Amino acid sequence: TTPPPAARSDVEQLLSLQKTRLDVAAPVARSKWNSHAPIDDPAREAVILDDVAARAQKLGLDAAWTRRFFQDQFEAGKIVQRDLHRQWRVEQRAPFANPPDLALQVRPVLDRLTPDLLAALARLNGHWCEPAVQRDLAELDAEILGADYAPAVRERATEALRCQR
Ligand SMILES: O=C(O)C(=O)C[C@]1(C(=O)O)C=C[C@@H](O)C=C1
Repeated sequence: TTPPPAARSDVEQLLSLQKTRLDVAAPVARSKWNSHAPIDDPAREAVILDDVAARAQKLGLDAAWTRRFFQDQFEAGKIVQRDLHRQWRVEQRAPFANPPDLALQVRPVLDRLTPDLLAALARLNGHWCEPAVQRDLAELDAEILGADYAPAVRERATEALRCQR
């Protein structure tokens, strides 16, 4: 039996969660501007990727594909962080007065988004090649991510969502 087609609201939820995750890149960038910590933290990425791979399997998602999706979210967020740091260097910006604490305030927000993102991916699993899904993806990407993010960021964030067949 053929599964019912995916709903537009599933695509909308996924992209909204991706946007919420991208929105966290700015507070991360402020924290790192003050602390001078590098934007790239491969150890932190590895911890998240191992966690999502384990959770993915329980949700019936392909673990390698899910890792790729999350790596893309890191890369998209790092484009946002680097653009901000570049701008602040040009402006010779002083440290921020009240930077968020990366470990105590910012990373917990990202960690809370992870299970929601995985659930949204699971709802769309096997539906990526439906024409309606690809159409909704293109429309909602422009509407939801396009409002705040440059094409390079959006393309990176949605790379794994294209029909692979
Ligand atoms: O937690 C950080 O330090 C971040 O910069 C956020 C984030 C992420 O998107 O989860 C992005 C880049 C780092 O390499 C690690 C993780």
